[in-house]
Amino acid sequence: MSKQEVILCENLEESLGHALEKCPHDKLFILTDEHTDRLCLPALKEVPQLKNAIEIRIGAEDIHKTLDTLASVWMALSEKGATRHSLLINLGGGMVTDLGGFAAATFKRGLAYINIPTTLLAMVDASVGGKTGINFNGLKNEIGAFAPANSVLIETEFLRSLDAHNFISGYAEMLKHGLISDKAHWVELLAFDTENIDYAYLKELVGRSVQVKEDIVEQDPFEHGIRKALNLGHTAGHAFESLALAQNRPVLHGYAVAWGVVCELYLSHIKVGFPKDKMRQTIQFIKENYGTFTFDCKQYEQLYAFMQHDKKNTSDTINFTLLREIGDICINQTADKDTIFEMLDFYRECMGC
Ligand SMILES: NC(=O)c1ccc[n+]([C@@H]2O[C@H](COP(=O)([O-])OP(=O)(O)OC[C@H]3O[C@@H](n4cnc5c(N)ncnc54)[C@H](O)[C@@H]3O)[C@@H](O)[C@H]2O)c1
Ligand SMILES: O=C(O)C(=O)C[C@@H](O)[C@H](O)[C@H](O)COP(=O)(O)O
Ligand SMILES: [Zn+2]
Repeated sequence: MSKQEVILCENLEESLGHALEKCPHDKLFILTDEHTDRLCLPALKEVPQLKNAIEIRIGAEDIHKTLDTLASVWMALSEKGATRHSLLINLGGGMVTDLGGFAAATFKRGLAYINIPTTLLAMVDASVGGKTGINFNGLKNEIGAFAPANSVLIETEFLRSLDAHNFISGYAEMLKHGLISDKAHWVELLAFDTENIDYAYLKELVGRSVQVKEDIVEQDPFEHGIRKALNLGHTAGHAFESLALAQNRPVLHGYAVAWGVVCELYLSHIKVGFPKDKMRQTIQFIKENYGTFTFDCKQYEQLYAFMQHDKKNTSDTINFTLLREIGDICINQTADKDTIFEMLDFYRECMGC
């Protein structure tokens, strides 16, 4: 997989102008959702190359990360005469960059695309690294492809219109990057004032966070080994997300990841000795900022069944990424059903549900 260009922009319109020059194309398409169309697209109005761009707008949020939406994007590309030499710009959060990236990867076997992430989660995580896809059969990202964007242009000014829930959702992936990288980054993330945001400092943190992801993706773009570090919290987290969806009470991805981190730090503690004090400090931050996802022991079998679909698994064994210490990553860790149920007991006890 080719290394993608990731730019923390000082001037988005200028950076986009340069990125477009580096990507010769016939037609230009721009994918937005119903919110980024209104809140973010106007920021690009001065870019001359965008004057004739064809907009494709889809519904917002994960309930639209579906085959139907994907088909509607393929249809728009087809009807508006996209060729393999056309270029797609994805302007939005992770839902738009995941689905738009997959549409680009599959339409006529693949056209080039540029990501302009507009949520915190998409800036530090979803827009980078080439994982694209849609949800399917109640399972997260069940269908997809590894297909990196040509360029990723990060403009943190977009974050000023993001609501508090989506802000803190994205922050969970930053916390994950802190846990898998180094103690200093983890400490500064726990200390950040998430209620009175200092946007200049946030931009620095975004830069550090996305660098953690880039470094790992560069070593292992197709997740054969160390990239599994980026999946910390996701074996349990995706199961929570799928359960919530099945029960018609969807939760934001980052919240599910945060709750998944609670579970997987517990497993890290009992299986590979992650220090109790750091586990407690991280869980306290999560309790304060994410509240609790409630379930009871009657849902354990269903959660376990969702974990059996995790993409890191081989045959019938459920695969976790655990930590021996902050930044000391143990991939390919397994746990039997009894231990996974014990992990869920721990979650319910310490989160008070
Ligand atoms: N590919 C990857 O590596 C990767 C990594 C992490 C998460 N993901 C995926 O990303 C998705 C979640 O992404 P997300 O959290 O960005 O959610 P999202 O894309 O659904 O966006 C959340 C909401 O914020 C709105 N929004 C976007 N930008 C805005 C702005 N600047 N101001 C105000 N509102 C804005 C959107 O319209 C939407 O309503 C999930 O599907 C998750 O599975 C993918
Ligand atoms: O980039 C990665 O690799 C990740 O695992 C990042 C995750 O935050 C992200 O949610 C990803 O989409 C999960 O991938 P999946 O393979 O578990 O579906
Ligand atoms: Zn994630």
